[in-house]
This record gives sequence, structure tokens and C-alpha cells, in this order.
Amino acid sequence: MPQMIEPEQAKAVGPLPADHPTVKIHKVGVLLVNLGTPDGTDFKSMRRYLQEFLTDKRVIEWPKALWYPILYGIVLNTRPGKVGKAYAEIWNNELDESYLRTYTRSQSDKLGEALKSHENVIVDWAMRYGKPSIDEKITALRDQGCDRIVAFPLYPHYAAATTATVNDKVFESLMKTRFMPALRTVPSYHDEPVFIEAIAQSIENHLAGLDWEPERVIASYHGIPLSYFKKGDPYHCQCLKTSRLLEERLGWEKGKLMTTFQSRFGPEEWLQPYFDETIAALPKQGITKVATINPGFVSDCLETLEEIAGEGAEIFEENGGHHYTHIPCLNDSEGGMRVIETMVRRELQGWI
Ligand SMILES: C=CC1=C(C)c2cc3[nH]c(cc4nc(cc5[nH]c(cc1n2)c(C)c5CCC(=O)O)C(CCC(=O)O)=C4C)c(C)c3C=C
Ligand SMILES: [Fe+2]
Ligand SMILES: [Fe+2]
Repeated sequence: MPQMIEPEQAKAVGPLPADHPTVKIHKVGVLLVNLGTPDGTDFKSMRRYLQEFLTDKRVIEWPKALWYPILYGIVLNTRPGKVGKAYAEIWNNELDESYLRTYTRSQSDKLGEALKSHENVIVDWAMRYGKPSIDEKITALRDQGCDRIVAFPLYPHYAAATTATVNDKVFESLMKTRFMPALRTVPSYHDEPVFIEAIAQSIENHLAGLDWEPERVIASYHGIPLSYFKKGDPYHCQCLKTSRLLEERLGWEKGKLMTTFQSRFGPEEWLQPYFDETIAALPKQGITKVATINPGFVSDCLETLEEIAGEGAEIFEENGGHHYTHIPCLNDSEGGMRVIETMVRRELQGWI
């Protein structure tokens, strides 16, 4: 490892003794972090992934004594098989990985390209669950001389189950270090004009390509248990604000854009209205043409492709609906990259 010390120090001390410790400095790391994804759709990979996910205290807040017998006795014996089949339906077979991983890597590559004139900036990506891990990537950034790091949990809305658990892992990794880099974490961006504009444009572009007009557009966000909301997660209000700003930007009459919450897990009550119940009820109210969008997901994944694009269409049609379309997530599109780059450049101020 080359000696990298402050030039002034080098001038002052002259040639360093052979046993002088080496410290790399002067690089700035940017780490994009998404939720995670299994390595494969087989039972073993799914079980490993779900085990890491569902033993996270930020995700399941029940006491271990209550939760672990259910988790190890039932959930990890049944869910890997069932969910593995769902993942197989939306797998990126070309690269043998989930689209969440494909898009996250591509977002990192494109951001690296956009920031390439800043030679001291290194952009990388990690997953909260599964690989590549946050610890592995934070360590790699430090090894390359990053004494400043921007950690970006890619969720537009703050929830303890997502943003906080990513930050926990970043802090945990840094706790092991002697020379701790300066750290900035990117806050939620649910109401940032660049985000609202990118989502609004993606809606407009998608609807312009249809030969029919939806009577309702459903903005569906991942749910959280109601108890988490009551304990103080700002998530619900942030989702509603995104929807309100979108409706205002699109200039639609009140009610055309509906907000729902999806992906319930376990027996507790979650944020309402539920997506599946809403979509099933609409045809009975005479609404037979809908578009759906997931503004809370930065990349398409199981919860958008399988649950909303796939199952959502089935439920709607079974109940009498006949026109259904799903608007893709921003993914690594131009608009999506504009959002990520804007947020990162803001946090890099004074560092580049
Ligand atoms: C109590 C359990 C869960 C909470 C709370 C929760 C919150 C939450 N999750 C996301 C985003 C994603 N979740 C995804 C999958 C997923 N989520 C849960 C459980 C909770 N999520 C499970 C068990 C799973 C795995 C699939 C399954 O078994 O059903 C994904 C998709 C990952 C992929 O690889 O495709 C995303 C993304 C948010 C934003 C959120 C709270 C706001
Ligand atoms: Fe989830
Ligand atoms: Fe609220």
C-alpha cells in the first residue's frame, strides 16, 4: 500500500521510516444502498435471504421470544418455496439476478459516469440484505482512501424498517474503524421537486403511449404495520405528501390519483387503504380502467412487478375491470438518474 500522507507533513518529516503506518486519504465515497435481494430463487438462497431480512429488529419489532418460534418453526420452512416461485417469474434470466440488483448496479455505474470529472469521488453500491453487503463496500471505500462517505439509502420515504436499518449497518461498519471517515447520510426526498417532476413525467409519458385513458391512477406504496406509524414513523405523511404534490403537478381533479398501501406481512393491521382491496372494489363502483404506479420504489422488484403489475391486473380483471397498466419505476432512466444525481450532488457540497 503506498504511503499517502498530507504533503505538508511529508515536507516536514522528510523520508519516512519503513515502519511508519500507511493511511490513505483524500477520496470521497458515495454508497448507494437498496433493500436487498436473494442470490437465486432456489429454496436455500431464498431462506438465507429471508432469514437475514426477518431477523432484523427494525423490520420485525416483536420480541424475539414471540417471533423466533414462528419464524424458525413456520415462516422459514414455508415462505422460501412460495416466494422463490414468485421471484422466478420476475427474474432477470439474462444476468441470473433480480432486476433490483441489475438496476441498483446500473444506477451506481451511471452515477459514477456522471461524476467522473471529480477524480476523487468513488461511487459504489450495496444491499442491506444479501450481497454485496454494506460492510464489505464501506470497507472497500475506506481501503481506497475515502475519508469522507455519503451513504444513500435509496428510499424516497423514511421508514425505520428501510432507511434507518441501512444507516444502522453503515454506522455498525464504521464502529470497527480506528480512522473513521466523515459521514453524511441522504435524507428522504419524497417532496423534492426533482423527484416529483421525474415521477410526474414518467406518468405523463406512459399515459401518452396508451390508446385509452385511465379513470383512476393508483399510487401504491409499500405498507408498514399501523403500530410502526403510531410509534412515530413519518412514512405515512411523506407518502401522502408525494401523492398530493404529484396531483398538483399533474393538474388533475381531486380523486383521480388514489393512494394505497401494499405488501402486507403478518397478522397485524397495516396502513390503509390496502391496494388489493381497493383494486377489487373499483369495478363495482364503475371504474374499469386504471393505471398503477409505485412512487416509493426506486427500482422495479418483486413488490412492483409481481404484486402490482401481475397480481394487481388479475384481481382487477377478476372483479370486472378491463383496462389495466403498470407504470414502471424510475429505475436507471434519465429522470431517475437526475433524482439520484441531484440528491448526491447536494450532499457532496463542500466535499468536491
Ligand atoms: C414486517 C415486514 C416488512 C416491513 C415492515 C417492510 C417494509 C418495507 N419494505 C420495503 C421495500 C421492499 N420490501 C420487499 C420485500 C419484502 N418485504 C418484506 C417484509 C416487510 N417489508 C418481505 C418479507 C419481503 C420479501 C418478499 C416476501 O417474502 O414477501 C422488496 C422487494 C425486494 C426484491 O428483491 O424484489 C422491497 C423493495 C419498504 C419500502 C418498506 C417500508 C416502507
Ligand atoms: Fe418490504
Ligand atoms: Fe400521516
